[in-house]
Order: sequence, then structure tokens, then C-alpha cells
Amino acid sequence: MTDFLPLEQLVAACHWIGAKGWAPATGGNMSVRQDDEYCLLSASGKDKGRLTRDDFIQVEIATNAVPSGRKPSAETGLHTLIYRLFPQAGAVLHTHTVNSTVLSRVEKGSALLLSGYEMQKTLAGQETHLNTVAIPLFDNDQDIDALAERIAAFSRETPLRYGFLLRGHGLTCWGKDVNEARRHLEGLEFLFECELQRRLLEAR
Ligand SMILES: CSCCC(=O)C(=O)COP(=O)(O)O
Ligand SMILES: [Zn+2]
Repeated sequence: MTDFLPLEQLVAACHWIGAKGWAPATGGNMSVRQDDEYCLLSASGKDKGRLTRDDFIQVEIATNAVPSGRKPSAETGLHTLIYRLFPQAGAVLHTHTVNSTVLSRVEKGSALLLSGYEMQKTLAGQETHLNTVAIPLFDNDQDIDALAERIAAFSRETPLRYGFLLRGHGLTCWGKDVNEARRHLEGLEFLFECELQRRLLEAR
């Protein structure tokens, strides 16, 4: 696959994620949309901080079919769900950070509510710290098809935006392109760290 700039950008994003320590021990997965029909997903089980363009595998968005027969991420079904739900989504990033893992367990509800933070404005369309941004929080599941269906059912009632948390697992977020997905990831991760520290300090 030559000269597909979004894939170059995604590989760079994976290296950045690895350097941040946000995809430890082969955790995490990343993808980019090729067109209306296909996306390129990270191979399963690799160190996501050291991926090259050859580690990305073409997957059919509608069916999760893999023309090459190679093994893309175990969480392929969550990426393709986002591409089906949002024709404008260009990239999806899934990370395993300490902040998202811990906060998603401390929060017992079905959403993490963020308000009062200037950095909420890193999320597309957010213009004030006075809004409340709800990041949906789903119980984790080893059955990715079942998890994807649960998230799809939720999204029919409450459209998703930016990303969602999987309890005790991590964050999946997206953007119109790799750069926006990166900004959403970095912004949300900052907000999670602030929120975790706020809760710790206010519990004293
Ligand atoms: C190694 S952590 C468990 C699997 C996981 O949650 C993940 O994000 C990585 O799975 P993949 O198949 O994409 O390598
Ligand atoms: Zn994961």
C-alpha cells in the first residue's frame, strides 16, 4: 500500500501512543478508514508502539471480513462499528491507560461526566467548560460481538460522540482523521487524569 498518507499518520500515532505508555504489553489497537467499504486495522498481539505499515490489515467495514486471511485486532468489531455508525469517522484509537482503567472502575454509573474543565474544548464542537460531556461507560466483555451489539443498541438511543470507556479495560475514541482522533485521545486522557486526581483529593 503505497502513498496512503492516513496510514503513515496512523503509524506515527501508534509510535506516539507507545512512547506515552498508553498501549502497554501489546494492549490497544488502532485503525484508519480506507474508503466507504474498508478500513486498515492493527494486527492482533503486536506491540502497538512499534508497528509498521505492514502490520495493518484490511478489514471490510460491513462484515468484518479479512480478504488476506491475516489476524487483525481481537477488537475489530468495535472499530468497524464506529465506521458503520459514523461515515465521517476516519480513524479509531483504543488505548489501555492507567487513568482510563482505574477511573472506569471507580465510576459505577453508565457514563463518566466531565464538567468544569477548559480542556473539554479539545473535543470537536465543545466550546465551553460549562458544558457537561458524558463519556459512555460500558461493562467489559470478552465477547466482542455481544459488546459491539450492546454499544450499537445504546447508540440508537443516545448517539455516541468522541469515544467510550470499557470498564476496567480502556478508552476507544475516534475522529474525522488521525489528527482529530489523536487530539481526542490526548484531551480525554488529560481529562481522565484530572478527574481521577480530583476524586482522590476530594475524598480526603
Ligand atoms: C493484551 S491486552 C488484551 C487484548 C486487548 O484488550 C487489546 O486491546 C489488544 O488486543 P489486539 O488483539 O488488538 O492485540
Ligand atoms: Zn483493549
